[in-house]
Amino acid sequence: MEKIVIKIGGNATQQLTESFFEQLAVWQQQGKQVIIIHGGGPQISKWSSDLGLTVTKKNGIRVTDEATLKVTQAVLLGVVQPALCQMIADHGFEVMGLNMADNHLLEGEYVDQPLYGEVGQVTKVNEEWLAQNLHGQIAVIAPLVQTAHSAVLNVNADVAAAKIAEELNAAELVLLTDVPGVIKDGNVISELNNQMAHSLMQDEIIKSGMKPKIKAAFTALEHGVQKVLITDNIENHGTVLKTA
Ligand SMILES: Nc1ncnc2c1ncn2[C@@H]1O[C@H](COP(=O)(O)OP(=O)(O)O)[C@@H](O)[C@H]1O
Ligand SMILES: CC(=O)N[C@@H](CCC(=O)OP(=O)(O)O)C(=O)O
Repeated sequence: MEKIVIKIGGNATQQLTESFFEQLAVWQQQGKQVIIIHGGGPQISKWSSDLGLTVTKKNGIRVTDEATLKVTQAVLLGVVQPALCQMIADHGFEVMGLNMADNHLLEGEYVDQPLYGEVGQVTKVNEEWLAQNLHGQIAVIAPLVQTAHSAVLNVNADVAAAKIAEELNAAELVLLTDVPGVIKDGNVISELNNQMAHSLMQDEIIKSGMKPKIKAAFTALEHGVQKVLITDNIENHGTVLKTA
């Protein structure tokens, strides 16, 4: 079954258009399995500062101490995911909200504990369990992993989605964000290759949260995902990433 992996950023979860749900229906009619990875960065930041925690990001990655990890887990699985599942269900789809611990769905390991704290990356996806249990339902997955020692780690949602797309051999990875694509001089770049991306990063035209997004997207492309699209609206062309 062909798989489409969609990453919906924390801002984008609050701005989904009817055309998004129409596209979901088209993919389902075509017999494609849709797997959604949701973000929640703005929501985690808001809850953290409301609770008196300092919000720190390095290279677009949240520095996650033990207290921030608890807030992250609570916000992703208790606030963002149920709201997104409800929206999808309200549009008539069958949906399954999932977390890392469901049958070892997402296993992972630390990225750089001294630098980022409780931040991880996905090392393994329980593809077999997904294949046997989704039965055409739309999967909605939070960007958290469980380590071999049962620790929960926070994962940048773009990085998680790209790795999941790679592990599941997805035909397409769509990164839905709050900008219409990669922007240079006020215009969306319609096609971007790795070399161009690197020079735009060096020139600080691609920065903040766009950096880990682009890096993860190219890694997915290089590992067999056929198409990666960055956009704010599934109807728009956005930026398509190319291998060469
Ligand atoms: N060249 C660029 N083009 C577009 N957005 C960029 C660029 N460089 C940095 N950004 C920033 O990247 C943000 C999108 O990444 P991020 O905040 O991580 O969003 P999301 O939560 O959807 O993953 C944009 O809102 C913008 O502020
Ligand atoms: C390690 C890390 O940075 N994790 C992210 C996970 C959520 C996320 O990536 O959400 P957006 O896609 O909305 O930015 C965070 O804590 O913000």
